[in-house]
Amino acid sequence: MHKSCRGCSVCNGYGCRGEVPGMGGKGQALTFINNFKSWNEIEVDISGVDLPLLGIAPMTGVGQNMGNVYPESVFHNYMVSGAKKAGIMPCIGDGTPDFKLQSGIKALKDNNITGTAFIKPYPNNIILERFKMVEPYVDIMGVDIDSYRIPTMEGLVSLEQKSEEQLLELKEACNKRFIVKGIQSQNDLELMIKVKPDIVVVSNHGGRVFDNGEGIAYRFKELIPELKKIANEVWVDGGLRTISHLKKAKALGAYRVLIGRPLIKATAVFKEDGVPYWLKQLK
Ligand SMILES: Cc1cc2nc3c(=O)[nH]c(=O)nc-3n(C[C@H](O)[C@H](O)[C@H](O)COP(=O)(O)O)c2cc1C
Repeated sequence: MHKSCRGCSVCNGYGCRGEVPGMGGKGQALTFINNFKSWNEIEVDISGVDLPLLGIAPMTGVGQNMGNVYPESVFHNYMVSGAKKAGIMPCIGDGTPDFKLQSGIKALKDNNITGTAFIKPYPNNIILERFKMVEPYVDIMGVDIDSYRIPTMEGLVSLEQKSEEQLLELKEACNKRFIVKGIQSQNDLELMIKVKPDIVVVSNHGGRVFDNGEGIAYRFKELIPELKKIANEVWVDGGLRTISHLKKAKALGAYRVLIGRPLIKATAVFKEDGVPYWLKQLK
């Protein structure tokens, strides 16, 4: 992965600055960098706090983003089997062409494990078709609402900023627990108060959608009191790398933390043992 992931000893956003497509954050990657910094800086009492539940963040586009380290389907299979071995939640993402989503579905099926699926914010009729595709293989499904302006999909498909009505239509059609990822602002909070998903993920897409955003730990601390009133579970991702980061997230109220890029790196090197390896070295 030398052309995409530089294998930095700490995955903090500097090594792959601006590389989207790639493994980095958009522009100067300040959102990615601020995410990592915010978990270091934020002051939270973690004495006596356990680790939160963990999951693999949804990540697709091996060819586009990860230097073709493995074919998409092989990569997803390693990630999902790694999650199964490590006992953490596998999440699958979405993208274009369709084989990105299909590879994630196949990995869940082949490993005989259920997970969570995040569909991109396409027009609702496409999302509803995709819900049908993933439904047999997941316990939780929904959408991310922040990738409508992600550079990797610009000009390829039409993605849109979701309205209250559109999200309510998706929630109504969802036969599993309904999840919404990409909550980061007061506007998003107001939208969630109206939609009331079962689960929300506070996330800025790992800094891949816009530059110079505030670190996610600060957004999380501000939003979680209200989010907890409307959702059964609040998850978070972005820049969480150490035991102390994970405990801070839990102490602030996270039910589950999703880990992104470090698990790609570990999987690229150790295949299906990558996710368990990363967790072992973390502890
Ligand atoms: C290469 C790559 C591909 C991604 N693909 C998706 C995706 O398909 N769907 C999605 O909701 N998020 C996607 N994300 C965002 C992650 O789910 C997650 O929000 C972010 O990477 C977490 O930050 P971290 O990598 O700093 O841990 C992707 C991130 C990366 C790095």
